Amino acid sequence: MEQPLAIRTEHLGRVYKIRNNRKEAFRELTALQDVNLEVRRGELFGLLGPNGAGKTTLIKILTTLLAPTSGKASVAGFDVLTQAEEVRKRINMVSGGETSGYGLLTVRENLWMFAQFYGIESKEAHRRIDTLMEIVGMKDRLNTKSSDLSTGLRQKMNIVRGFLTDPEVLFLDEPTLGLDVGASRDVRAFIRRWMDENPQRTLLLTTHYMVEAEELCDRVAIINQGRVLACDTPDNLKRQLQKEAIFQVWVKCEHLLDEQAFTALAGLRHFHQTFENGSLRLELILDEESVLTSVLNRLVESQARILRLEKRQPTLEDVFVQLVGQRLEEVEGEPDASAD
Ligand SMILES: Nc1ncnc2c1ncn2[C@@H]1O[C@H](COP(=O)(O)OP(=O)(O)OP(=O)(O)O)[C@@H](O)[C@H]1O
Repeated sequence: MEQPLAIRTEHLGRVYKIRNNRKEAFRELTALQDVNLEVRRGELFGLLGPNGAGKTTLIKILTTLLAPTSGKASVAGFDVLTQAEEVRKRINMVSGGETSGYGLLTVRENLWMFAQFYGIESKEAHRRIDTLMEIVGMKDRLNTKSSDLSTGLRQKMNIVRGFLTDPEVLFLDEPTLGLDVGASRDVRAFIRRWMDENPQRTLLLTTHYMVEAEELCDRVAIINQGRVLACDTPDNLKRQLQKEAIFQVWVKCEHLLDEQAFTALAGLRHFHQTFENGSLRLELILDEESVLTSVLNRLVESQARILRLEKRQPTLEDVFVQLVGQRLEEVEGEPDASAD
């Protein structure tokens, strides 16, 4: 018999009601809209989007912490609303930056306590704790009070807590948030290893780091303002941009260029400029390579001296720009739409 999908959402939506200051009136904020996703067993699936895109809201619905306001969702074949108990037995969740655990307890005591919540037999719990802590390189910290751990190590302990119960579906919300490069790399390697060990395991992670999505995920859904804009493997997403030509140009120029003079050029899809080590770096997405001539002419007219020109392969960031019209960090720079 065919196994049910690990995760399925149908026209899923969530609207938050926000009370206006000192007034009885509410206003509505749509955090998720018509989300249709299917995640197969064995997939490492990524939700990629800027702050406020709706990623946490979706994870909260799938982990039964929040009810949807429209549509349906199921996890491991069970409805998140009507069969929440069945869902909970089969999942676990870790959020980046969470302060879970009791500071006064040691790492081992904390992890053992969580294992008990899931009914894991004590000896087996200790065995799993030893194995997982060895893998993340923290075996020497088992008897350290968790309040004495650095942020990075506490995060690793939290991640181990998620894997400890060997869930059918594991949800990781921004697992490498705030971690340094080395710790992030360790966490990513650990995630991949856990997935490779058992083809039945499913993992959904949210991230706003392009590299993370690109390096780890079998498939990625790009989400912005509560909507899924695209969903495919990183390679297929990037293949959508095969026709376009992507260039980086470094120019000598003391000031930012007049953006409109460039965006008015026919065939220039995206123009972004940043100062970098004393020169101006331009990122260009062109409909086709021939458009480059008019961009270079415009640079000469603007009296910008061209220092270097580089053509590069499309990245997920380029796919995001193509779909949203802005880079991820530009979208994140905008004020939060929900702020009163
Ligand atoms: N409890 C809440 N009440 C009102 N609005 C909320 C609530 N939780 C989230 N929102 C709003 O819903 C939208 C989606 O938020 P959500 O946290 O799901 O996004 P996200 O993609 O996870 O972003 P982040 O990475 O910043 O957590 C945002 O505009 C946010 O301000």
